[in-house]
Amino acid sequence: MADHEDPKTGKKNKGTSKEVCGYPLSIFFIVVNEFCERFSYYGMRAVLVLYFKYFLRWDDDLATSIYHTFVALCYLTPILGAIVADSWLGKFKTIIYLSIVYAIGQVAMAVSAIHDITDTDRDGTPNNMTFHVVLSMVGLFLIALGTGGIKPCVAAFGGDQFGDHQERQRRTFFSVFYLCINGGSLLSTIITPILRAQNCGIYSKQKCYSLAFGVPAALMVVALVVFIVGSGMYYKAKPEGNIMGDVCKCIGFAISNRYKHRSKQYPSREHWMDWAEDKYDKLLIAQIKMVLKVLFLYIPLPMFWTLFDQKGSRWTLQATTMDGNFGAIVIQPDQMQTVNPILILTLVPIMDSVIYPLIKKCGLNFTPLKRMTVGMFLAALAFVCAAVVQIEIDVSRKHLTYFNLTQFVNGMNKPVNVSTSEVVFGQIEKFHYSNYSQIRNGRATFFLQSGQLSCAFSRDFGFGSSYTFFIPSTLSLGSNCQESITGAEDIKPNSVHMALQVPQYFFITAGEVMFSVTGLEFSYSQAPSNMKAVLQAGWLLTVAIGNFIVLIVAEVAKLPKQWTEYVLFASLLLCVCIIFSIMAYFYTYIDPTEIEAKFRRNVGDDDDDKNDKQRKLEMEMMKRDLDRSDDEHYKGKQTKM
Ligand SMILES: C[C@H](N)C(=O)N[C@@H](CCCCN)C(=O)O
Repeated sequence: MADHEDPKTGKKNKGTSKEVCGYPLSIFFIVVNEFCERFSYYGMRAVLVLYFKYFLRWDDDLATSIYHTFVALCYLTPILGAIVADSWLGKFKTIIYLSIVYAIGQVAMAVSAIHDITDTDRDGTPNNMTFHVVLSMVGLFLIALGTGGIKPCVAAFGGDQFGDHQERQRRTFFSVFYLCINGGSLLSTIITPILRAQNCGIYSKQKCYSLAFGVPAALMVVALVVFIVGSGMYYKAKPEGNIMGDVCKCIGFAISNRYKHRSKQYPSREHWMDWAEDKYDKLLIAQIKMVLKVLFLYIPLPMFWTLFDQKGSRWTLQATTMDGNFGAIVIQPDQMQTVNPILILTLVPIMDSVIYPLIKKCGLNFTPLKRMTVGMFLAALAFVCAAVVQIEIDVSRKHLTYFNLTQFVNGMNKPVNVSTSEVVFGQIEKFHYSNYSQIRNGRATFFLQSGQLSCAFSRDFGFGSSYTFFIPSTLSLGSNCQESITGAEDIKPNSVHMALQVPQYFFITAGEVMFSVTGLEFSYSQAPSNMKAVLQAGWLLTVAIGNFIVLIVAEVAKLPKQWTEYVLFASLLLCVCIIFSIMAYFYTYIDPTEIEAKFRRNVGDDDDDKNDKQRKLEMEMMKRDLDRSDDEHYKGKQTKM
């Protein structure tokens, strides 16, 4: 579809999509697609660490490492997606193809979690674990490729649907887009843990990870279908060329040219990028300088994500050792992650409409970089809270599971069958005991059957408790099992309540609002018009590096106590926060549009009768605007930190 120019205003109106209340109808499909895709991603991610631990039977460290490797991959692939979209397929086709890859990955995960496939002896546990591990790793790789690849395309594709006369609507679209991300995440982190906690299976009942992965897979198919249905209405911009490649080539040329002219006989240039002037356009060089300034500022940022993304790993594992009984409802450990999107949906409007205006009213200039610094500080504080909670847990208990384990000792002179509505203990021979089996939290009823004898008894189970029940030799037809069967508490239930995790979730989410939401906006505002995607990819790369840092620190430090690891992460972020605040102090905000316009105007002046000397002088002045942070020319517009 071509751009249509409004004859009165001369502004571009993209596409022929119908408008509803001033919005192109096509964005409805993009917003629904994002909601379903984020549901799919966060739903799968919510139960992932528990799948590793309880289905694949990995230990906490391996589960955490693979979890963060996966998240890191998800944020490395946006670069790939951006390159493919910009230089080859265009955003529309890239989204379609990579969404198919993504959906296949989700289906592979769901299949990998069906224990019956390899449960040849039908005892409820897979017999060929290699099959499940390999299939789930292939699935995760495809998901990372898909979700990361489409990440830089979908939001930008949505932005493309608006014409120049729809600036206000485009801004609203981005807000709604962010709400959809968190709406999808909120719903899925409530639903998938509930599905996981169900028992399912053909031959034997086990926790239903296949359903918990299957529903996100279905949602990804829905996301793809919705996106395709909107196909006829989209404005599809042609690929603009590989801007990331051009940037790399230009930087490479500047470095090699500088090296070639290293001898003192060549006059030095104001900025090392100026060495690219012999071959590249001055505007491109100026734009790269703007990008490099921001990228330099990104160096400390990965540390924030190192802490932030541990919500899904260490914090979820921490919740498995806590009591999730909230009276009317019982919260699953992985459902605690729901607190994040709930707080996001409440905090973003509060910050925007109350806190920030209030700070402004007090005469304080709370600039984006100051907000990001405070965000980092809050994340460090969240980890101090996590450490305190961990100490509390360590003091109160000595085991590390949230399941209730139960075993029976048969004191009778004949075999007995024991079962609940969900778990079969099987036949226990005379004077023998059963294996431990997992029982749901809350009240469970056990059915005993031995020849003519048939009775039932019920008990309440707290999170993480373990019991041994004794079936007395005196049990006979007509006995009251509720009274006759006695139980010994091997391990006390978890006593530290999951509600204690709320403060750490509050601080990390308040940190996210200040850091992530502001950082995205900052990256967009400081990027030259044609390099916004480059900076977005750079921003997402900080998330990937942050997740690799979790692996490195956890591996190198190998701290025996979990709380000490939390304190270590908090201290590291605090140090990084101080370094970032110093770097931010020396950063000068720029207006890329204004700088670009000046360069363009100057090129236009070529046709005028301006003499070369004058033009050169102006060019030099603009370069200085970029190179020197204390430049007088922009002082009115620019603010420090
Ligand atoms: C759900 C979460 N609060 C959120 O808003 N996530 C965003 C940004 C993620 C940044 C790196 N973890 C999303 O796009 O999913």
